[in-house]
Amino acid sequence: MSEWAIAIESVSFSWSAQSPVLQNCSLHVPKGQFWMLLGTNGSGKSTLLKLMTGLLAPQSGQVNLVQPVGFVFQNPDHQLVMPTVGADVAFGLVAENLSTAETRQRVQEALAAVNLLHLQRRPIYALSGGQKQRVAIAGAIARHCEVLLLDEPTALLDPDSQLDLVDQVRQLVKTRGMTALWVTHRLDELNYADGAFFMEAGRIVESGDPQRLKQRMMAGAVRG
Ligand SMILES: Nc1ncnc2c1ncn2[C@@H]1O[C@H](COP(=O)(O)OP(=O)(O)OP(=O)(O)O)[C@@H](O)[C@H]1O
Repeated sequence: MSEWAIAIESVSFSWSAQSPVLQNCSLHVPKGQFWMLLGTNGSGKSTLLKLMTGLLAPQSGQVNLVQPVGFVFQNPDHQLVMPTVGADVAFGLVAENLSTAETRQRVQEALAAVNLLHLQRRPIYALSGGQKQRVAIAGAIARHCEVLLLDEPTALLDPDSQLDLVDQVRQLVKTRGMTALWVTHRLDELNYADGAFFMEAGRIVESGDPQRLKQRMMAGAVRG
């Protein structure tokens, strides 16, 4: 069995024939780790995540992820579809044909993992942005996702909720053995990562120690 939860090998993808977005892009995330993906605007980060979810297929190369995979969007209002917290987490389990008792148990366990069990009956509209992101993460936990992909999940959050969320995901990775890949532009989030990638023009140009990347970005050696 591979040591990687996410293995992207020489992937190329173009939205149109004139402009390749990903060019021989490779990236590997070890199992049970929390890695971040940074890069210049338009370098292809969101496109790469869409390939990982299977929403897009690469024109060449290989995309391999340990399944099941959960996805958290930048804007939770594009993701949460049911009226209440508990109903939304349960909705993600419909395809699994579980008994009512099993569904209830999975929902409660997932909400407890993100410290939201007390809000199970609350309407989604009455949640803060950070709470909504936790509901989206609970949906992935309820489905027993091994891999969590998060595309700028803190972009709409205030600084306190931002750091609460990144800390929560780090704890989930460390306590549950999940693997997470988190796209961000925010350098302070790198303090929570096990490793980081930097993307430029459709390729990973740096990878490894997040503190080293942070220092290089702060010094202007690479620009995000
Ligand atoms: N649906 C689409 N149709 C056509 N082109 C697209 C589409 N989505 C993205 N692109 C183009 O692909 C390139 C990479 O975009 P992508 O959103 O993957 O970059 P990104 O690194 O996530 O950017 P940002 O940091 O600004 O969010 C850009 O040139 C963008 O205009």
